[in-house]
Amino acid sequence: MAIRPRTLYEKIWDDHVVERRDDGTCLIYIDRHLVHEVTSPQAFSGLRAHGRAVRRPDLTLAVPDHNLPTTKRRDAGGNRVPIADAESAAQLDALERNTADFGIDYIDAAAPEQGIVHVVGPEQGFTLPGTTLVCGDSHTSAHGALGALAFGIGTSEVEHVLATQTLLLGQSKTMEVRVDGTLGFGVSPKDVILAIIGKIGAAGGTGHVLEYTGSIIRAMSIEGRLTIANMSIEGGARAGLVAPDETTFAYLKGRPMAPKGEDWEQAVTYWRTLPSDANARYDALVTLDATNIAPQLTWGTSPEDVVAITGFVPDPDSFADPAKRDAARKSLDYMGLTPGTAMQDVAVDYVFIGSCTNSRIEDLRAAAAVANGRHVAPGMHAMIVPGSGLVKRQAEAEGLDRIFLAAGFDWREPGCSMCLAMNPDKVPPGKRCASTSNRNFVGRQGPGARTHLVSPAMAAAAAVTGRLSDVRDLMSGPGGDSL
Ligand SMILES: CC(C)[C@H](C(=O)O)[C@@H](O)C(=O)O
Ligand code: SF4
Repeated sequence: MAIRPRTLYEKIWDDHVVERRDDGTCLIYIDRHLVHEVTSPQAFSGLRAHGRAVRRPDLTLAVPDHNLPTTKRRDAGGNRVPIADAESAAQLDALERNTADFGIDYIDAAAPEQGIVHVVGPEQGFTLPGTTLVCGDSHTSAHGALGALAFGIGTSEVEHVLATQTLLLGQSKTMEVRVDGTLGFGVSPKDVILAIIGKIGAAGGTGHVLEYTGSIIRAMSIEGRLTIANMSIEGGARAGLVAPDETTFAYLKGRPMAPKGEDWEQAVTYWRTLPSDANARYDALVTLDATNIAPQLTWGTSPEDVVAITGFVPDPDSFADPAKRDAARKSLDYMGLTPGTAMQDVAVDYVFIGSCTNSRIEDLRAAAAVANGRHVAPGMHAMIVPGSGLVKRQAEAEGLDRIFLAAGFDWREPGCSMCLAMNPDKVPPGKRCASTSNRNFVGRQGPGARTHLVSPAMAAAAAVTGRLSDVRDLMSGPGGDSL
């Protein structure tokens, strides 16, 4: 019998079906469950109320990230610094208590491995190709960079996975997102994913699992692939996948939670079977030739509001769709922007380099290359928030912290920080921030805060010039240095 060619998504799905229901939904086995403080308290309360245990605490890993201040976690005497905000403190205490009571591995706030849940998973080798991985968090899509079928779930599903290690799911459609060409100087994975979302729209991937393919994705590091897969959700998709390859295996080998010895060999043998078959069918195809794209950024309050740094604030009347026209008008009003303004003429007050999109070592290196020998513009507040304690330590070993500090950047402890206003790091009302995060929604970085999504190099360029700037102008040409 001929075997039907299958996509990576279909292979992972088929390998995890516990039971097929008559209505077409399937009970899917979940291999990995990441937990953070915001979406787990009610799930644990539910378990307690029903007298249930966690079925596989060994497949569950918890780490606090959203509510943690990014200031020092221990005082000079080595004692944990208490958290001032009562609600955050309660949520963090609850995570610590719940993980202790249910026997779940917990990376505490002051541990060297602490970090944003989506940075920690890959870094620890908890995230593996071919696994199903969930977390009560929409940016779980990031883990798809390693070839894991990874997606965000709600709190009641968190409880379901804790109790049963399964989820009842409907199968998604598949969309191939093929990125070919060569990336120009100063153009990064963040620019690629912004360009993709600009093209398909914030709802473009609805009902689909994306698979990123093409020469640019193949040539990209795991860090870059994580940036791309992370924002799949901003294109409306449930998840985003990159087929595992030699880059993936090299990244994972030797990570603390990755398989070892004979188990490693067996795992790699299986992982090699996962890439989509040559003639597998996707339900949709999107292509992007990245050869001539300029660094990208957002002008509005949706991640689809994308423009090149060489471009201009759009005129709402230029949109054919009346709903989009209306939304653009509201966005520009909130963002305090006038149609026709050159993006590079827009002054910036804050810069945030961090978040699960862009807080890994390569992101910090790219920002440091721009910061090196320059200084943050007068009146600018620019902060760098490494994605994990391990990223922070590596950056310090490479001397990046000294570059940032000499340039006047604030060098912080790991966490979600200014990506969302759930901790003390906020952008004040009416202030404008160039941010390497993934959401530019109204109020996202604080009530009234204005966000422009950019790459780490572009964020650093904004920090040193005081306005949205084309990093290519700063880094090339006479007297320029390379990225
Ligand atoms: C707080 C959490 C549930 C939320 C998410 O689901 O993504 C946050 O991480 C975000 O980025 O908006
Ligand atoms: S860094 Fe931002 S996007 Fe990522 S998990 Fe934290 S809040 Fe969500």
